[in-house]
Amino acid sequence: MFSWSKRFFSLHLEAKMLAPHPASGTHHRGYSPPGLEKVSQHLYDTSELAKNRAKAQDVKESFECGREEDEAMPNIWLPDGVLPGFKEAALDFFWKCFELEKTILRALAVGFDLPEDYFVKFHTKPDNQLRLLRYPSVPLHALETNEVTRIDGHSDFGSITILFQDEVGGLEVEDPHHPGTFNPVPPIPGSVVVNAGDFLMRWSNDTIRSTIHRVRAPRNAVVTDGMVPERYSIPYFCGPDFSTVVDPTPGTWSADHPKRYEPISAAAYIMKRLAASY
Ligand SMILES: O=C(O)CCC(=O)C(=O)O
Ligand SMILES: [Fe+2]
Repeated sequence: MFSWSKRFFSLHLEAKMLAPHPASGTHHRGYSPPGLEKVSQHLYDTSELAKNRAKAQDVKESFECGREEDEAMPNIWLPDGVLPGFKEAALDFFWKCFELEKTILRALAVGFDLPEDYFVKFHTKPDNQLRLLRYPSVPLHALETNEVTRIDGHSDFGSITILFQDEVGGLEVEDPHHPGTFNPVPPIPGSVVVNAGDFLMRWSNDTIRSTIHRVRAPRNAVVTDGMVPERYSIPYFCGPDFSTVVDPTPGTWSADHPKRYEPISAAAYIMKRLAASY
């Protein structure tokens, strides 16, 4: 998939723009050129969002797709003949990742002493999103001073995210016990990173927190002429079926340790956060 991703992003901008991400973040499909998406952490007010965007642009480009038969969020592909084989490879990878997701969700349920299919039964469609990401090469200085950002601190808003990263590094995760302290998540060949998302945090009543993460300059950056190399990553966002209502699971709350979250509609929460990103 990384080699398809490189081939996709090597196309001319005009070719990539033949599969443009719509103006609204709530139809999260297709190609986003650098600067279009800006993640935020629970900012929803229009003027706050504008201020956040004005601080620094995220210098990344991305391509998003989901399952082919999703009517609420249809895929946006390149026209036939531009990069033949790309669509098939992306869909094939999408379904492979879904198998891995189910294995992880079963393991989580076992860990919570719940029936093995407890989480899997809310992840059937699946309402997931495969994202290809490229962070172009940028001056180390600009990244260190936050003049440009690769991706700002945020939590993912699904259940879990399965994340594949190349060897460049730069991913960091906030220590939940020391807010503001970020630790590197160095690439380990042959491994995947699994991020807990906001729904897993709610389901588990904070037993598993959704991690705030970001991408900065790699700590051991191989810098050539002051430039940090480009970076590729592939997050696969696993979300509950949009019709799900997420409520803390039995066993994670009691009379002395009450539920910290009200039940919430998966679709409503996801749409609210997507809308704030574009
Ligand atoms: O590129 C990465 O490693 C992280 C990407 C990410 O956090 C996201 O797209 O939500
Ligand atoms: Fe993320």
